[in-house]
Amino acid sequence: MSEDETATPAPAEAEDIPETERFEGEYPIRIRGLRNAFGDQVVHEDLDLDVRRGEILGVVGGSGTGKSVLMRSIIGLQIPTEGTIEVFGHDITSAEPDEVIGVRNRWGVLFQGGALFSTLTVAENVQVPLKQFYPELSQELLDEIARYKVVFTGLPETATSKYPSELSGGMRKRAGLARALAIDPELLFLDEPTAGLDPIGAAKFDDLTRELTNRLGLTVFLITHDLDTLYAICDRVAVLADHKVVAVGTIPELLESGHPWIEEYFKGPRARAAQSTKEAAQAKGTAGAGKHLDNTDPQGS
Ligand SMILES: Nc1ncnc2c1ncn2[C@@H]1O[C@H](COP(=O)(O)OP(=O)(O)OP(=O)(O)O)[C@@H](O)[C@H]1O
Repeated sequence: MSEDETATPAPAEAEDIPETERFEGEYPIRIRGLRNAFGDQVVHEDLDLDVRRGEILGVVGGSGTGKSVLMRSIIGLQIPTEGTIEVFGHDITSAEPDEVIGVRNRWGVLFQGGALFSTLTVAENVQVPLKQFYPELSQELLDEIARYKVVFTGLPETATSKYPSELSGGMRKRAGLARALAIDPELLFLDEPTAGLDPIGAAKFDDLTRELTNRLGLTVFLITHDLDTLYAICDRVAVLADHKVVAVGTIPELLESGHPWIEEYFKGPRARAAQSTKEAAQAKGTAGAGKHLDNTDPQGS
């Protein structure tokens, strides 16, 4: 287990989970010449992207530009028509099934809306990937790990026995995050994690993402429409337009690209408001500046 010592103490037997060697290369994800199409509709054409180890990469683009399809391609749920996608150095588009499993157990995914199984409790949801990849774990250990992950994402321990329908939207996101972190991934995919949250809940979730990323040494691929999230926690941002990644960099770097969508998106009134929020937070040394916050969320905000 890789959580640092300041976190809730890890379950005693958790070291029973076999360790995989951590990826030490510079780019956990490398995509070259990606093409995705549905019939005549081309979504991606000649798309290249490198994701750096340890960064939070925000992925933005207009509606329908293929952000979710890109994420699904990387995690093997969408077979591209052309191109290569290397994850931890393995080309998952041509890898043998065994090789793919060895890569899949090193990432976690928070789908839009949390995508929890409604008939399972939070603890049982968190245990789904554990049972899938580590079927040898005892029920006692599964319960302990689930409890640990739930508390780690700022939920009260009592949430473990609740069903998704008994949770607020913010709590469901945290439960989804607990499940995404269940197998101690190195790579985390977040698809619009703050969608549907009120601004306070969204800011808390951003801070939680930043804090966990720092603590666990994660690399994060984060699809979002939320300008506050981009300004507050993303190290770089990749912009999808015209079927490809038209620019990737820090927000000031993107602003130099001159691409019309980027100009409109990052120079509009909402972007200015997001930047002011970030500057105010930095001045106070609090939320949105990636500093430590109390992320516990008993109210589910
Ligand atoms: N399984 C599918 N079959 C056919 N078309 C699909 C499929 N999945 C996605 N598409 C199409 O691919 C395009 C890109 O979809 P995608 O969901 O990746 O967009 P997005 O950038 O994530 O959009 P949004 O920001 O609105 O969530 C859309 O036009 C969508 O209708």
